[in-house]
Amino acid sequence: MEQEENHPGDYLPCNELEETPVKERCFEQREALPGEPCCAICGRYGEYICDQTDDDICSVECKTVLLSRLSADTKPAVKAAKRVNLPVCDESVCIRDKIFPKIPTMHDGQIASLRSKLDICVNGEDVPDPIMCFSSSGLPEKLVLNLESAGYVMPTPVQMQVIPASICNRSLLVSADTGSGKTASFLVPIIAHCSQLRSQKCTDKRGPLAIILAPTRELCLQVEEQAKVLGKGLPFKTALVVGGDPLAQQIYRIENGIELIVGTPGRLIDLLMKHNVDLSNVNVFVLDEVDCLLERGFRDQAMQIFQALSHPQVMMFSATVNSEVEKLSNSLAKNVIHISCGNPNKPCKSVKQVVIWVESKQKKQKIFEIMTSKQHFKPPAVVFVNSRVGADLLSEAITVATGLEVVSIHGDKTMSERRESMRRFLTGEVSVVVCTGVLGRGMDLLKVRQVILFDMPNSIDEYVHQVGRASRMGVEGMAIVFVNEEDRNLFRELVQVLKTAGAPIPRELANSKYTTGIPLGNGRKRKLKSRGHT
Ligand SMILES: Nc1ncnc2c1ncn2[C@@H]1O[C@H](COP(=O)(O)OP(=O)(O)OP(=O)(O)O)[C@@H](O)[C@H]1O
Repeated sequence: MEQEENHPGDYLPCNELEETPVKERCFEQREALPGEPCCAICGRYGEYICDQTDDDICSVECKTVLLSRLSADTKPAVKAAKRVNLPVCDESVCIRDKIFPKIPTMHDGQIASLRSKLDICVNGEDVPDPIMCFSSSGLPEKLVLNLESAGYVMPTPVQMQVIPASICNRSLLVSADTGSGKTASFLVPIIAHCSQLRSQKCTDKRGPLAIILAPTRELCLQVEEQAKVLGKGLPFKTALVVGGDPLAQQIYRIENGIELIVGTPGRLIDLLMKHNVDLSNVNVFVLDEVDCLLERGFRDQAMQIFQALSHPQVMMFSATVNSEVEKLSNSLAKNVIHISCGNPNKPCKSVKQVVIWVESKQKKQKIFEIMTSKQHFKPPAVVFVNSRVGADLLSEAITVATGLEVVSIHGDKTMSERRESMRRFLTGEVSVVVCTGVLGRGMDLLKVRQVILFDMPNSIDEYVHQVGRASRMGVEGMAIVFVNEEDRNLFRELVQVLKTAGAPIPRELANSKYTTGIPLGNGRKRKLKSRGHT
């Protein structure tokens, strides 16, 4: 996938911090973009945090209004929370043990049958039992209410197993289908942990307690947004650390006290090198899309950040996990529990894969035909291509040929262009987005039911992720995939994937010399028929 974070344009001059004066007046502040914090008074961009109340605010003016409103409030003072004295040893573990009561136990047979019904496989020592619901899991009441408000009535299978294991402070490697709820499975325990720690331990300075790394800016934005929704009303603040946004604002936010940093590796390293952030209290480290983050290009940066932490709990997630990632994960933490749910490493079952053999020169015509057919075009749709230039050219060509409004998103666009295009797509202003791999992983494009792989990605793992954008939480979707001889490197794996899913295989693909000799399910080679009848 596109690894944009090493792009030179992401880096800002070191003196940026000094050059940005604090905004005095509300009107000097710009409007908040989707996903950004909003001022508690006027709704503009909440660039700062009010040090007395922890609310997001846009300027000194709004802070003054906020404080004057609070002092006018006649509510009786809330009795200060009783301070708990903790032993000097591992505080976080002590707190977790105190706060999370033991989950009512099931006997071994019941647990095994529950796991097998839900397609949960676990591997490791003393794996905690799955939970059945959020409310009986010892989570803070406010967090359970936030989950309910977000429509999370029941935990998904991955959440059932990951939340209790994480609460028990275990390091995890989790592989589960695209769209199965992995994000909340790490956010819920992080929010519970951070907010409990803060409400019991009254420190003046609020340094980060957890870090989540993800490979793209859009994914970080989405994860941070979800963290805010689930952590609302709790002593839990977040900082987004991604390229393209001013570094100074990110530093300012961290300095004013946060619990969680969500960021891309490149920008986070940049920030840590230019600014002294106290990481000594970070005891949870999440690698979302771990296989991508441990690939060349990101691995060194991810490891550098990991090495700056002191023995954190490490939680790693992806829909595709291979043996190399498994090996690496065991080197990052001791006693790692491996959890797999559903059908990992394969496209999610709820996406119908329709593979069409199309020669490269015919691809544009084919996509125009699809997009002008009432029967075949099911907007909103995401179209994946392999190059940044290609994304721009194709989006323009679709508009010209079909009259549809289309946006393109890729690593050469500025962050504000990317935000604006995402906003237009997510709000339904435009019905098609043409993008590179930057939207291929992790993006929760809720209304999208159709993706078109105009270009095959360069690995089957990326294929699994891109196809997965067509379905969330088991809702049916469709992936239309263009292939031709140029994709021959993936033929064998693609045919396997299609066979497993029971999807039709185009004749040219099935008959290709690059497809022969595919092992059958039982590991034997396919029998070759006599010449001319393969
Ligand atoms: N317990 C739940 N109840 C209802 N909806 C949920 C629940 N958990 C998650 N969701 C919703 O399911 C959708 C998919 O979740 P999420 O994006 O976390 O999937 P994922 O497993 O991370 O997928 P991917 O591998 O594609 O990143 C989201 O819209 C999320 O809000």
